[in-house]
Amino acid sequence: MFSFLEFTFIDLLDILLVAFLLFNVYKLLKGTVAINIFIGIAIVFLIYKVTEALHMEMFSSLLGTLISGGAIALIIIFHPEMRKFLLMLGSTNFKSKRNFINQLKFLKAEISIDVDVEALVMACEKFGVSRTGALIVIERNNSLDFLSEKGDSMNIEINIPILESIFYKNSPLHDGAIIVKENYVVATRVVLPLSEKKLPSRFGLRHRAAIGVTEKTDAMCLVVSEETGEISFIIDGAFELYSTTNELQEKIRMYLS
Ligand SMILES: Nc1ncnc2c1ncn2[C@@H]1O[C@H](COP(=O)(O)OP(=O)(O)OP(=O)(O)O)[C@@H](O)[C@H]1O
Repeated sequence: MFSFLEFTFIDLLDILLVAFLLFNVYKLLKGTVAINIFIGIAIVFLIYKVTEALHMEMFSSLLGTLISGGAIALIIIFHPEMRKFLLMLGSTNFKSKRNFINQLKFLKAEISIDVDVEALVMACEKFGVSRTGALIVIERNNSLDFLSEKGDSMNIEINIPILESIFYKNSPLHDGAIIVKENYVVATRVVLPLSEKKLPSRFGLRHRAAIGVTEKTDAMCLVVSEETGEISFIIDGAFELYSTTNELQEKIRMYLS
């Protein structure tokens, strides 16, 4: 009678896969209007499953028809999100040595991405003093090649003078974002996807772009405001606070390890 209580490895795998899928969908939709539609659909689906389990034939078949017919409508409504989701899945950089292990977390202490964090942060401090706007995207596990392709490809090892010459106001490379991969600037003049989140009016497109890219990938961003010279550290679609630039460096290193 209680055979349904048997729990096999396949059930565990099933739960983990559903959790992974739901988590990624939530991450992708968080802060957008589509999250409300997603929650609505999840509720309808849950009611359908409950009514089906309780053998409420008429109601469950009605909901079942609605859900199966609604699949096409969903594809139309969520077309941009689906595209981004598939892009995100497809662009996970499994080739990189650190990556797959990084996802499993348990060997974390032994792996790290070699980035000159000090140079990045010190350059940002200089930009802050001279009120030079800057937007630096640091790649982690998700490959950012799909973004780099939109900009000018480069392969320059990071150091302060290079960063200064890129973001120097009259430089032809200063507009848009740069992408940092391992210890190299791999692209400049990159146009990033903008977040649709409501932001305080003091933040312009540069910050909105940094939030946008960190919502859609696991990258982190350093943004220097042209108006205030303030350095923002953005990850997972949100501002991460820090009190000193040393702490900022530590945080970046931690996220890279
Ligand atoms: N989608 C984007 N991707 C990459 N860079 C962008 C994007 N949008 C804007 N930028 C960069 O931000 C610069 C400033 O844009 P804008 O004047 O709209 O914002 P801002 O008010 O100075 O931004 P913030 O206050 O966030 O620093 C642009 O010149 C460009 O270099």
